[in-house]
Amino acid sequence: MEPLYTLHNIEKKVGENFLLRVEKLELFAGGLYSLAGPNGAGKSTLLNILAFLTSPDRGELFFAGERASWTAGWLQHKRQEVTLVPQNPFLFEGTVGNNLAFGLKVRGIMGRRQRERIYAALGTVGLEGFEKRRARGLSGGEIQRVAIARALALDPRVLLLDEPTSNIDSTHIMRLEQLVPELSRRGVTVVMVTHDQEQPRRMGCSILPIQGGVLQC
Ligand SMILES: Nc1ncnc2c1ncn2[C@@H]1O[C@H](COP(=O)(O)OP(=O)(O)OP(=O)(O)O)[C@@H](O)[C@H]1O
Repeated sequence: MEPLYTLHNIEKKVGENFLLRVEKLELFAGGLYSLAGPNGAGKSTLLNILAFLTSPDRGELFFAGERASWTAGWLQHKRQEVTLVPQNPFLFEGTVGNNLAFGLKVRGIMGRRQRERIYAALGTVGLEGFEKRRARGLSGGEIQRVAIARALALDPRVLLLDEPTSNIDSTHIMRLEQLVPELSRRGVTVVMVTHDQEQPRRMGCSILPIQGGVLQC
């Protein structure tokens, strides 16, 4: 099987002192991966490259057999296939439903289909009935779960999760630990960052160790 992502000799300088280096990385469709490393290792930087939000300074990235060109047209298309849930997700003012609807509208999903997707995604993260709640009044854990629901509603080909359970209570962590492997079984490629050393094992993730900006595989 051909990899979904292939990275070769990638380098990305961040600030004055940090250099991310990925000699070779292959990620396969439906794979479940955990990026593991200490604070400042470069995990979020690598996720941003995989999400096509940051372009590398050097090296090559292939996605679905196509070389990333990083041009505006290419990015617009590819960013619709990949969804990143950042460490500190931003919800805009308005309702939870509005927040979930935004990306669906961009993809032309409107009306009943849109409502069904929003309903299902909120249900998946245990936030049934939250559509009309104001986003600004939510707790940290609820914000994180809305952000995950917002990503799920888009039905992405690749889901990138940056510490998705850092604010979530144990009941909902268990739920997410069941959901994410299920998504990968359905063919979604998932890369997640976690500081819980046991979580990748519980979820059956392949570990991608990273230290001092260097991916060790
Ligand atoms: N905007 C920036 N300007 C300067 N340095 C930055 C910037 N963003 C990140 N860095 C530095 O780049 C390095 C890698 O950061 P990154 O966020 O990728 O690490 P991480 O492994 O995700 O860390 P954490 O586990 O703390 O979230 C860190 O040393 C960080 O201080």
